Amino acid sequence: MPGVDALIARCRTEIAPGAVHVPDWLSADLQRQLVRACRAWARPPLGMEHIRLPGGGLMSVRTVCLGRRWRPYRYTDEPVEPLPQWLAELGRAAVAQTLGGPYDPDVALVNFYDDAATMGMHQDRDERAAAPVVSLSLGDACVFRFGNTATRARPWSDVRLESGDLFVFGGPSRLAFHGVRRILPGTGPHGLIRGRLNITLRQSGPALPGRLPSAPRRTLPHPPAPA
Ligand SMILES: O=C(O)CCC(=O)C(=O)O
Ligand SMILES: [Fe+2]
Repeated sequence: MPGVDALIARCRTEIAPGAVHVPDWLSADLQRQLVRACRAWARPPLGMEHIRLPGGGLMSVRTVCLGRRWRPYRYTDEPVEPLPQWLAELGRAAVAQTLGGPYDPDVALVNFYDDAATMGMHQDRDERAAAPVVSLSLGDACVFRFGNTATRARPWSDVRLESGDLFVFGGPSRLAFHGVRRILPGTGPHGLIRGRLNITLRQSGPALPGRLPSAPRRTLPHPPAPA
């Protein structure tokens, strides 16, 4: 029997100006392919790791960077796996279908949350471009807190992000504080993954030379089939 939550329609919502939640944006098939891709990115030698914060503590999520390596609080030039074109295309489709406009992401941060992992309220402010952040959620649901640009404190909205959901924040919400309050264990699609994966796409710098954003497309790009 579905829980009561399953009976409440989940609608596309503008959480704040420039911040859009689109439930069930990714098909079940695409979610499976994304999880498979995340598993491949998580493999050594680069793999997923708990990133150390300047204060000495470790983040509770495990992270792998694609495109450029992120460390608090900057992008470094150390080598990482490339950001695949199909994932950048997916990001372009996400922006085209929400806030509109061109998008040329060059970074993805893939975060894995176990049942106990959280992410404190923070701003994504290490990018030098004003382009939106595109967030894709897979696996267990979470309580995502989306606040304001001025402080970590209220007002905020708590949004339940489920597997397949898209959340885009840009424009006046680009520097809003946000975080993950908690994971809701066992709420993901059966057999997809234990825990939660979140992929955020970002544009780390000004528009990249020689890379023109392509036109929006009607079908979502898929990762290539595994060999
Ligand atoms: O896991 C999420 O939904 C948000 C992750 C996030 O805020 C980040 O990676 O900067
Ligand atoms: Fe963030």
